Amino acid sequence: MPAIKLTNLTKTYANTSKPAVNHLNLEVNDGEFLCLLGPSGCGKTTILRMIAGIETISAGEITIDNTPVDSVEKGCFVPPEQRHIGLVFQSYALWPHMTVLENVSFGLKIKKVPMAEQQRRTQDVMEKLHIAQLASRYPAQLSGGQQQRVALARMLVLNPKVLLLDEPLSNLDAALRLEMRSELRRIHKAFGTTIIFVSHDQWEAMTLASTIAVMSDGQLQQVGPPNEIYTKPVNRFVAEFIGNPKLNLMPLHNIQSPLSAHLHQRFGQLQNFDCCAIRPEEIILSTTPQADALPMQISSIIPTGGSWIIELKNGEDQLHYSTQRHPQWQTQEQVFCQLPELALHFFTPTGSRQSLTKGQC
Ligand SMILES: Nc1ncnc2c1ncn2[C@@H]1O[C@H](COP(=O)(O)OP(=O)(O)OP(=O)(O)O)[C@@H](O)[C@H]1O
Repeated sequence: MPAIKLTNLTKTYANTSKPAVNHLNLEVNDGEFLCLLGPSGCGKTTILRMIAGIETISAGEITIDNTPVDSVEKGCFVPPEQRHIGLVFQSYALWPHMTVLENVSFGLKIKKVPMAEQQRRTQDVMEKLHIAQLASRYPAQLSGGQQQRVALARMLVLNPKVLLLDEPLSNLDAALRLEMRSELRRIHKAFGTTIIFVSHDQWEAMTLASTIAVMSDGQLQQVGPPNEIYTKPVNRFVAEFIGNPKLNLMPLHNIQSPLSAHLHQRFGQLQNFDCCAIRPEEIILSTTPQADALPMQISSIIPTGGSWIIELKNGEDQLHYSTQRHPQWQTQEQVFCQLPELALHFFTPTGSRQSLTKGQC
């Protein structure tokens, strides 16, 4: 049974004509850590706000544990406080005049939970988040990462069925972000909470989530485990959005292009396809000619700290190759470039990825 089910979910804000979220269907299973990933303005926050109940829906339905909480057809709307959902925003304002302990226990106090239980639950969650030793401090006396953990504790103490996190790490510096990522993974393991996490940082999504839902322009593009999204993108948008350095795109119908000629020579008629792509780490480079290898010249070698990006040129064609091994080549040197068939992605003019012979991958 999915913890959350979104069916044909649509949101069109007042005074706008284009839906911010458009006929979205998504199931989030109990205990899943799902990341909504997509460029700015694609509708990620709007989805979280609708699940939390702080934004109404325009069409479709949201169910939590099989119970509709917002449905246009059924005319029902469950208010946010009855949805048992915790929402942590990018700016996680803590109560500045309350200590950490008071901040964390505040929600239980409001709910009139008996004092002994309040104390037990507050202590338990503070220990799990490693902030028990900070109990008597005020927010101004905490680091960004510690404040972040207090904000999470404040939500987790209420035992939410679902935790919604809207870019909660975006205010942190790189080192803290890394620390908080492992913290979030640990929290997810310790509490088993269903988490929906919004990010536009693909690296964050790939390293944290058990499932990624890629969005573009209010529409869901693909849902799956991170590795599947990376290796089997359903379309060109997903393929290009995921991956750093970016996917190499090779035009197939440019008579000036040696790459295009090379691919036609190997694969014959490619009139159904618009372009072909390969990830930078999938290219095989060698200094000696190989079967099915294309000569290219190294135009630059860029160290990126622990890995290298090598720019390759042949006429107007350009490819990026990436490696974690110290490159043995020099700039201007000629190398031979193999593009393994299994690593190639072929895209139709509408952008969907298809195999050469068997239709949709
Ligand atoms: N209250 C509102 N009224 C009208 N339009 C809105 C409102 N809130 C958001 N939008 C529009 O809806 C679209 C989706 O916005 P949303 O904030 O959900 O995107 P997002 O993917 O979370 O973006 P970001 O990554 O920048 O936070 C955008 O075009 C935005 O301008």
